[in-house]
Amino acid sequence: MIELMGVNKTYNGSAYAVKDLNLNIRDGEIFGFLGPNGAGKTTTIKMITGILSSTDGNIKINGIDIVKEPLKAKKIFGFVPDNPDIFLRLKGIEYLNFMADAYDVSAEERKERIKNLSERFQMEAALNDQIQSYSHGMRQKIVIMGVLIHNPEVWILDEPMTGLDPKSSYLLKEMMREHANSGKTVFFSTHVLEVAEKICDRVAIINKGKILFCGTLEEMREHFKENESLEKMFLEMTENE
Ligand SMILES: Nc1ncnc2c1ncn2[C@@H]1O[C@H](COP(=O)(O)OP(=O)(O)OP(=O)(O)O)[C@@H](O)[C@H]1O
Repeated sequence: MIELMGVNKTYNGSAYAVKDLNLNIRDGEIFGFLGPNGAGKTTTIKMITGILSSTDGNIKINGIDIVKEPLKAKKIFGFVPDNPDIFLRLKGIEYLNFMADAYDVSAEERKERIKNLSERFQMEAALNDQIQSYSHGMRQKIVIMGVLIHNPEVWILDEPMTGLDPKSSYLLKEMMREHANSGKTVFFSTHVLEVAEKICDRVAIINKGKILFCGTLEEMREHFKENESLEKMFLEMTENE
């Protein structure tokens, strides 16, 4: 579960990047955070994960406040950032072991998870190569694998499908569904309406830092019928794809 209560963010006292954010992302659901470029998605995700501090408001992950108890909160979630260009000089396997060390994953567990994840993502043959030799999609995959190695309860993913080929994208969506079905939480951002439509139980739509809508896809369709400006915004978003 992720809770955002009255969260605001301004960068250097300028205009609000996000304003009065109230969200409750429940256990057992895939929650899509949807909005066009510059809407405030990454800012929000960075605040949830403790990378940025909010200007005001509170954020809790499974009841743990990310500002008051950052270490405890960080053990609960796994975060896939929007830019997978990290630790380029490490080999894939070294990166996975680094992540497993960071989260105290036992030798037995990590062996099993590395095997399982590299098979599923078809990365076995690449694990002994340096990450800098990987394609964008492979980098994205190794980051996802590194995040999942400690089997976090809450998954937070920023634009996770970007750069993935259709097969890997399908696999990730399947894994997100399995995770949510096991009663855990999946929160991800996208600016692609179709991705959200396919896999989300609920979505929030953010634009210019404000939540315009939060609910199920069915409710979203109903809402669209009555709200031309929202539909227009969506058309603009999808046309830009
Ligand atoms: N470091 C920063 N300093 C000042 N303003 C920033 C900074 N980072 C983001 N912003 C501003 O905050 C607003 C929200 O940006 P954010 O990156 O959260 O959007 P986004 O929804 O993730 O966009 P995208 O889909 O393009 O990644 C934008 O107006 C952006 O210009």
